[in-house]
Amino acid sequence: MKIASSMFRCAYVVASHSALPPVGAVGKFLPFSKLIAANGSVPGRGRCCCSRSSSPYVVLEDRSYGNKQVISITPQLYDYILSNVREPEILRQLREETASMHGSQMQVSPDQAQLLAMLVQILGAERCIEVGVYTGYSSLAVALVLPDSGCLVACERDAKSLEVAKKYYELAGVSDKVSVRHGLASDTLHSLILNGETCSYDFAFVDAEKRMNEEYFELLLQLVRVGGVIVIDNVLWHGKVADPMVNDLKTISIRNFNRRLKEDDRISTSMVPIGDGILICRKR
Ligand SMILES: C[S@@+](CC[C@H](N)C(=O)[O-])C[C@H]1O[C@@H](n2cnc3c(N)ncnc32)[C@H](O)[C@@H]1O
Repeated sequence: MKIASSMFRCAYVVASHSALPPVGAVGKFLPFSKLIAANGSVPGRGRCCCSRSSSPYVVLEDRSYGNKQVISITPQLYDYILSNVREPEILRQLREETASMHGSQMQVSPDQAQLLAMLVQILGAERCIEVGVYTGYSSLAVALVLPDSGCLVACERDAKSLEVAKKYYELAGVSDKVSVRHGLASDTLHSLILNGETCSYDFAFVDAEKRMNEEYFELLLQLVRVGGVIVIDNVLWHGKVADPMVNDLKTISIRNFNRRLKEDDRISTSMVPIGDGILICRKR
């Protein structure tokens, strides 16, 4: 159950867009060595400030929020959060095997995986979809909490990482619950719709090509039932969405997607600053 939290030291806040990771980096964390400032402030901009440079909170300057203090996660605080995650042993093994693989920064963090599993349990979900499996960390976290009658459609285009995921589904004894779909996720989602499976899913998690989010979301909205939940990952995109100086295509697309979903009457939403930010959408 114990997490080697030092492996997860990360830079959570950066001081300027010039310190951000390269455009196209899809990582969940920045290495600790790239930490620029963990004080929650973006110099010269914004409505937030921090009372002390190393304080783990920011104070909203906008008086209409009543000087509200909100938490800003420092590396020390994030270590503490990780030390409080109950990570199943099989997930720990998968995480450690993935750590040496190309793209390992893509996998969701243990605290994120725990939240996904919690949402699935709160929903009493039986039928789930994941778009973007990689080596299977988030999908295994979901599959582990599904009932025996449950199923997870796991969409991934990369055969090599899918082999690792399948190995761990077997080791964890959940392979009967996981329907692995190798190929483009949009093709799989279209085929589920053509197969008459609209409104039959309880939960979906989207964590693949960010510029395809709009399409995945529209297809998944057809596939989940009323009251079902779609979770989108990386909606804060290393903070770049909030920085008007950053205008690469991926950032713009995530920013526009977030704005559109805020105005979408078909869902209720909650943006949660966990990992790289998730958007929880409940179908009305
Ligand atoms: C961020 S990773 C997923 C991480 C995973 N959720 C986890 O926690 O380990 C994104 C994955 O989406 C896959 N992907 C990207 N575009 C895709 C597409 N069009 N169809 C299927 N999979 C895709 C990539 O191959 C990659 O493995």
